Amino acid sequence: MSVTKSVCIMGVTGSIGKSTVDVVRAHPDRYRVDTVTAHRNVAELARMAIELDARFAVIADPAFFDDLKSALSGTDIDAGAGENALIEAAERPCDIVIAGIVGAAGLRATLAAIRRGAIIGLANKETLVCAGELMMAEVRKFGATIIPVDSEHSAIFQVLDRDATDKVERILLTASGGPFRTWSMADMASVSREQALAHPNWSMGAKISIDSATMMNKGLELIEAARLFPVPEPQIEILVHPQSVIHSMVEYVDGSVLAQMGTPDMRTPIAYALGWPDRLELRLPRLDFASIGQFSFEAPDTGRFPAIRLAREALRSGGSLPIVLNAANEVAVAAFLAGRIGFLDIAKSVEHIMAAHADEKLLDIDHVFVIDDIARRSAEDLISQTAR
Ligand SMILES: NC(=O)C1=CN([C@@H]2O[C@H](COP(=O)(O)OP(=O)(O)OC[C@H]3O[C@@H](n4cnc5c(N)ncnc54)[C@H](OP(=O)(O)O)[C@@H]3O)[C@@H](O)[C@H]2O)C=CC1
Ligand SMILES: CC(=O)[C@@H](O)[C@H](O)COP(=O)(O)O
Ligand SMILES: [Mn+2]
Repeated sequence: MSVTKSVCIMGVTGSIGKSTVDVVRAHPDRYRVDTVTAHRNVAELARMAIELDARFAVIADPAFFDDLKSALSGTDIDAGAGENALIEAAERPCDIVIAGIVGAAGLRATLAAIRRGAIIGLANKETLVCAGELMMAEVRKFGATIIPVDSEHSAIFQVLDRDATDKVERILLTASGGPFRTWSMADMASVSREQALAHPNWSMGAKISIDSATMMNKGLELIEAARLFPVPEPQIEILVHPQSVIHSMVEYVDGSVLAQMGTPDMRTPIAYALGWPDRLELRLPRLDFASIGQFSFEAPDTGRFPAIRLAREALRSGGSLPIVLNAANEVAVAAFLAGRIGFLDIAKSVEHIMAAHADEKLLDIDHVFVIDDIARRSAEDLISQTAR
């Protein structure tokens, strides 16, 4: 007989959050949602908290606290607001925390969960990009467990022999190539927000969809993989696989290549993280290899997609540059989504802000926030000067 586990879903109103709710709902005997959080979508947060019979609901933007309290009045769900309440949510003794906040905004809460030794299903890759080494040191210190939710990292986690990481020759991190995989620079210069949001295979939140279109997502994932797995950076290769069926592969010294495959549906890696070390039954459509017909592969084009090159440079710096890459990218993606800059300006802005930064050795988490803040302000200034 299985024991019911309590779940904290950070970012419940988002794409990862909603997929997590779907998986939890498919296993009501095994999971109970204790805590849910969102940023500003207070109506949806309250609706989901009530429907899931949660104990604690947190809205990150304190301006919505009164709205949350009134939406939850008459229930016995506690309401919280602001950064401290997010941390309180992460510190509750839930059996598993799904880190589904987007951006570096998720860092403090994820760190709070790590410091209570939690099991964390980590989707929020930006936190590992910004503070991965410091976070992994805290993971070791506090005995926390990180199960990657990002599809590629879940794949690698599933096929990596953790007792023989010295026998790994390469990690092959697969990329769809995004909606503009075959487009010229001239055509990419004038793409619309809607075109950039239309990922060919995955249904995701806006920020990661734009990251996939610039291929910055793969750059962030390269850094994420280097933080999560003890495999040196030159041995992590990016491979374009437009079908998004092979979610990544690990090649060993004997030439064997182990791949994890599945339909492009985030409920599969989320279920893996929730169920780990067990596997949950998930009644989703299965891969139909005969109708897929063919898999194809290409080398990434870092000329048209410079974000991959920038991320590798940032990773190689060994210090603060990944924080700058991430912060400038978050600001530039928001500016593109707001119609302030063009699509190609996203990577150009990141490159410009990175070039102006002298890499520093990271001292502690507060240092991460200082660099993040400076980089965001520089990116804002740059975009304000160049905005169309
Ligand atoms: N979507 C996907 O399939 C995948 C996502 N990921 C990663 O997972 C993370 C979440 O992505 P996704 O679900 O697509 O994103 P969404 O934009 O769909 O959802 C983001 C969630 O985070 C909340 N949020 C946003 N800003 C803040 C903030 N400043 N403080 C607290 N909460 C905040 C949002 O609340 P509100 O609704 O109120 O704005 C929402 O609940 C990202 O790091 C992404 O890279 C990784 C692999 C796949
Ligand atoms: C579902 C997931 O994990 C995304 O990160 C996905 O990988 C995005 O697709 P790209 O390969 O186009 O970046
Ligand atoms: Mn991914």
